[in-house]
Amino acid sequence: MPTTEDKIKELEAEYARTQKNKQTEGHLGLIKAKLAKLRRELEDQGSKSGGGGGERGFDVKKVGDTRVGLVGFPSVGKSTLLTTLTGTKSEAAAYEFTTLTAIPGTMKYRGARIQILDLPGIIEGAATGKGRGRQVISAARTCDMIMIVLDAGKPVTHKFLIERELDNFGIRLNQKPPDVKIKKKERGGIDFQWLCPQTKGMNQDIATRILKEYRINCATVTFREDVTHDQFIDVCDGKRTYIPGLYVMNKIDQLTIEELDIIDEIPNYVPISSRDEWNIDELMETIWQKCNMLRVYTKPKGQVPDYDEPVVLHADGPTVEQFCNRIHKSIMEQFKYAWVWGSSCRHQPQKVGKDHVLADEDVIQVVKKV
Ligand SMILES: Nc1nc2c(ncn2[C@@H]2O[C@H](COP(=O)(O)OP(=O)(O)OP(=O)(O)O)[C@@H](O)[C@H]2O)c(=O)[nH]1
Ligand SMILES: [K+]
Ligand SMILES: [Mg+2]
Repeated sequence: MPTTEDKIKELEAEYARTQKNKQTEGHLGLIKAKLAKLRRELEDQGSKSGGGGGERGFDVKKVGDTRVGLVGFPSVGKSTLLTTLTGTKSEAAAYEFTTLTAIPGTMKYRGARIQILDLPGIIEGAATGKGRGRQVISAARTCDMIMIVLDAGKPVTHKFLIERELDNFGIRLNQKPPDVKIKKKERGGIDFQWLCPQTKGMNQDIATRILKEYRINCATVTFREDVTHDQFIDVCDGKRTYIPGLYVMNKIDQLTIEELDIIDEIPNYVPISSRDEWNIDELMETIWQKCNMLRVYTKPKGQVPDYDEPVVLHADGPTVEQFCNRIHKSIMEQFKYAWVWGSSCRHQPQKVGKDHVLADEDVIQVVKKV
């Protein structure tokens, strides 16, 4: 019997040899849906108890305010970078696969503790089970941000290869979940609500076929965004992980000035030398921004704010409620209102409710019910 891996290979080959045009669009969409389903099967097999050979993530406790994973081909300098950023020693050497497990370190920046996870190198085909790839990808999924580490001396295509490995296993870098909702129902077939013109090949026919592939036969499907087949498949799958990603171009000490100038122009790229510690400050600042972090200082009643120990949040527009939950789950039960000082307020201080959106360096004092 063909294994899931065999079926994936076969479909990938069929996809590759099918001409891409308007007539074949629907067929291609369906192949993609089938592929996505098989990859999901592989993933689910891998995450089941034991995973038949330790294919779950590495067992590293999540500590600190946020977690950043280092992903890349072997010997691009991930371990050297971990040591540079955190001071934690992770063995680095000129041979491939020096690192065999996840090594955590903590980088302190602006009062935040950022856990950096050094991971084994991955190779092409990692997602379909080569090397420790599946385990590395499982670990990457637990991160709040992924740093793709590239070797400046290697072809730029490596970037796409790594992205494809992550993508094949459901990790979407720098993307937002598509604004398409599938509401399943008991009977009545599929109703479509097209609230946005579709220009990327999505239509009722192909959408229905993709839904069938996922055994969704009765549902209301609402499109609020112009989406591709792939994005719609992601919605059907329902278990994609959307993570911010940052590209780090390491070993720039080996480039010429002219080559450096070119790299400097590419958005989302931070050129560094982890060996010679070049441009590490910019990298730290970019990590901070990519993680979408902000600091909130607490102020006990009648005392000055505690500026040494900010509460660090990473979310788009975090609310007072999210702040409270970050400190302790029980706080919201006693929450009455809060005083907030800072740029999120019109008055200093301002009395706010739990839905107030906080800004970087706000000061907050929570008033509890008596
Ligand atoms: N020239 C130069 N060499 C570097 C730099 N960073 C790392 N290296 C060298 O590259 C080699 C590999 O470094 P590692 O840190 O072991 O790379 P890795 O990505 O952790 O490798 P694996 O764990 O095997 O996947 C070592 O010989 C490092 O000294 C750099 O910025 N410049
Ligand atoms: K190495
Ligand atoms: Mg290493």
